[in-house]
Amino acid sequence: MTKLSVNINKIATLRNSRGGDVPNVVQFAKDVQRFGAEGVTIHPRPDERHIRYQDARDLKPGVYTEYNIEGNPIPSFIDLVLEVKPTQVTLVPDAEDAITSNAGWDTIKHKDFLVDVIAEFQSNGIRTSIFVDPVLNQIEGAKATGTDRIELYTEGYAHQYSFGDKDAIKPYVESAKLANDFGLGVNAGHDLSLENIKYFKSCIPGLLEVSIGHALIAESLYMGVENVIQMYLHKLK
Ligand SMILES: CC(=O)[C@@H](O)[C@H](O)COP(=O)(O)O
Ligand SMILES: NCC(=O)COP(=O)(O)O
Repeated sequence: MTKLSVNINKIATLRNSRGGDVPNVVQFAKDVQRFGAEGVTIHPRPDERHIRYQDARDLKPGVYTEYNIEGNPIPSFIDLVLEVKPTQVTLVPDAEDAITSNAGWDTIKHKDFLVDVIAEFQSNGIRTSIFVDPVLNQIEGAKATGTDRIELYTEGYAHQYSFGDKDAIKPYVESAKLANDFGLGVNAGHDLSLENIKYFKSCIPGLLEVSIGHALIAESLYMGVENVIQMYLHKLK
């Protein structure tokens, strides 16, 4: 069983573009769970350009499924996660100026740092996951950090799949198998979509969770727009 965790960053982006509270991210999180989502993911960035640290706090009472907070474990992020106590924290090595996440951890180079941060979260009852590229020595490195899970960075797969390259799945399958052998849980995310998710799921052994935001929100716009236009036309009659 693979859980779907909906990343609601884009809802905050839309809200922030007008400065008010529409759409309301807490209500949106409640609604996606009502519609069947098995988790809610947020990825607050230091510039708070989309989801804000205060949103992370406000969301806590309304997320009754899995609450996953992703981000670079800078001191303010660590403090936030320890305060909110989500189900899971996913550590992502974001550069401050990155438009979006664009690489996994070098789990070998940053082993000592990751060991310490992961131990701190785990001792506070928070499950840990670390964002990694599908590279076998990085999975070995992840095992050595003591993390509970890894999140496979799927941008490369999604990009190649869009050109019909199904072989792009191969490093992900090998990485997931190794993680399974090590007893590491396997999550995945980034640019997963209605187009590429079924094949990914069918190939990856032991896929526990996918977090999906950008494509899911874009697809929802397309699938909802026909209905909403009809509703406006009806009211304007
Ligand atoms: C780690 C990951 O792939 C996602 O959390 C993604 O980075 C979402 O962040 P943005 O919404 O800022 O693109
Ligand atoms: N961890 C990946 C995530 O939360 C969503 O990534 P994306 O679907 O917005 O690319």
